[in-house]
Amino acid sequence: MIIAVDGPAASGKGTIARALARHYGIPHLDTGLLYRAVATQVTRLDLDPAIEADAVAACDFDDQLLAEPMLRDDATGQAASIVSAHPLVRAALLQRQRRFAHQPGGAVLDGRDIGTVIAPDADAKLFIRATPTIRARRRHDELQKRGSAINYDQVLADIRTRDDRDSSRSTAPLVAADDAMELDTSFLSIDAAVSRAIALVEARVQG
Ligand SMILES: Nc1ncnc2c1ncn2[C@@H]1O[C@H](COP(=O)(O)OP(=O)(O)O)[C@@H](O)[C@H]1O
Ligand SMILES: Nc1ccn([C@@H]2O[C@H](COP(=O)(O)OP(=O)(O)O)[C@@H](O)[C@H]2O)c(=O)n1
Repeated sequence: MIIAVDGPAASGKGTIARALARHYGIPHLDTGLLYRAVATQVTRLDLDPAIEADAVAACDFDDQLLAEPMLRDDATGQAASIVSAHPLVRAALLQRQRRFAHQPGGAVLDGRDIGTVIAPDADAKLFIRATPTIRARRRHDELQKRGSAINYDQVLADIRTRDDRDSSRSTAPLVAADDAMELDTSFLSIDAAVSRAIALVEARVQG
């Protein structure tokens, strides 16, 4: 079974995707980490994320990079959103994600274009939403726990900038697939959001 989980920054898609993977006993891929790795490599090589050729040169990264805490920084998320708008960067990362999705037994992937581009054939597609201020509050709490001094207003501004950039790019924009099931987590606890997600997937695969 392939499950696609898409949505904007800090909507809770990673939390839900991990829980679905545990529930169904299948592997999970956080595809945002791939773009965050490219962004980190661009910075380390002193390249410009806005220049497509620079970003493409950073796509060939060592997988160890995926485990580095710096990938979770707010600034890395911003740079990831810049590199991810380049069509050649998306093309460079496409096969890896498709292979993961179509492995025997299935998989859960979360990102922005899983239901539309990576696995349009997914058995169940979820599009996770939450209001920008609630998402900023969650992400700010998360960054604070990791020792970041960034303030709430900056996190909210960065989330809005990223939402706009991710939604307006011409290649694989952030948009719900026509057959995606929408789940707004704004006023749901993590447990309630996960239960709802499992119920939606069950209804889709059994119905
Ligand atoms: N329903 C929820 N209620 C409260 N906090 C949540 C909820 N879902 C996720 N979170 C928290 O919000 C933060 C962002 O969630 P995450 O799943 O990483 O979002 P995304 O993958 O969409 O960026 C995490 O700290 C997570 O624990
Ligand atoms: N499938 C994906 C996943 C992420 N991305 C990009 O990578 C950035 C970081 O993604 P992420 O999922 O790690 O970010 P959060 O939602 O966790 O904040 C996003 O803002 C997108 O620009 C993408 O374009 N396509």
